[in-house]
Amino acid sequence: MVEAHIPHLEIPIGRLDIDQGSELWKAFIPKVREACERHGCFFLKCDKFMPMNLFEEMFKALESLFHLPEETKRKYTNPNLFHGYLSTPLVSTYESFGINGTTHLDVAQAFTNLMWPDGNSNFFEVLNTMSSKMLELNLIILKLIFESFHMKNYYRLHCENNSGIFRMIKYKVPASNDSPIGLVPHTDKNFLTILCDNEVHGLEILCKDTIWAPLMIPKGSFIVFVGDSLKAWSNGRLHAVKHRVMMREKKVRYSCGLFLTPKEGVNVEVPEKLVDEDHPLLYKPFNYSDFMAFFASNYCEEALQVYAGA
Ligand SMILES: O=C(O)CCC(=O)C(=O)O
Ligand SMILES: [Fe+2]
Repeated sequence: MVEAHIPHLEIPIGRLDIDQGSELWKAFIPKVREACERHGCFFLKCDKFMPMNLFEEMFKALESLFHLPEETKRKYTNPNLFHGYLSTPLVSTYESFGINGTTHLDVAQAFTNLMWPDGNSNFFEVLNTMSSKMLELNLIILKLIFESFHMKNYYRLHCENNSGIFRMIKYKVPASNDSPIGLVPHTDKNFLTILCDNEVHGLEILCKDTIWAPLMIPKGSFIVFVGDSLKAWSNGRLHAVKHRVMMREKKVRYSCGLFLTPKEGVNVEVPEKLVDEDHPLLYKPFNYSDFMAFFASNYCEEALQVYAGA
């Protein structure tokens, strides 16, 4: 198997909130744009903003979370689609928590107290810190993408006060006679995903429509994926790459991702500027929650095209 060659990008400065108009940031924008057009994903490194021990603490925290008894984990319910505690008999290796709002202290605290009624301040702290930093990174990359189209105003429309979903995932080692599938092939449906793992590899992307290539996320880095909603917004200019998880290593895999979704009540719609003779309109405007509801009841790999294709 050949490993996928996708760009390794590095956040140019340690503090994300300062001088975003600087030459360093300006030089970074076309790299992000090119990676999103050509590959639909890239590795992102940001050592100064994401200390290595935070990753280590996070994966320790995930181990203790998934170690809790099944009935405790089931206490976390959430009415939103694909949120809450999910463990499906269809893919027996997979379980996950999808939580919105962990960047707010009260939400992170409530979740921690539900799992550990006697408290677990370590878990609470790492959950809140990691998800907040990943949200900040996700937002800055999305902002740069809108800027690369000279459409900064879409950032305000889609991203302000948007905290996305934090997903924590465990993949068990499959029994030797079981399929190695951990997560079925899919494109992410949201705008932009940023994800890291505990260095137990398994993530693969589909290259040239035919070849599945492993992606080894470097230690202390993230993978960033363009989702279907951003592909649709860009009128197909950005690529949403298909990916899956195959559990070929005989080790438990943990990953966590911050999935930035379109804001409730704001439709995903191609800006007029992105439609012309060479780029006819490819997608009709859609509401993200309706798209998710469609996807939940009509699972297919080409859901965006089927649901919103013009
Ligand atoms: O766990 C991973 O590495 C991938 C997860 C993923 O693709 C997803 O949750 O959409
Ligand atoms: Fe995904």
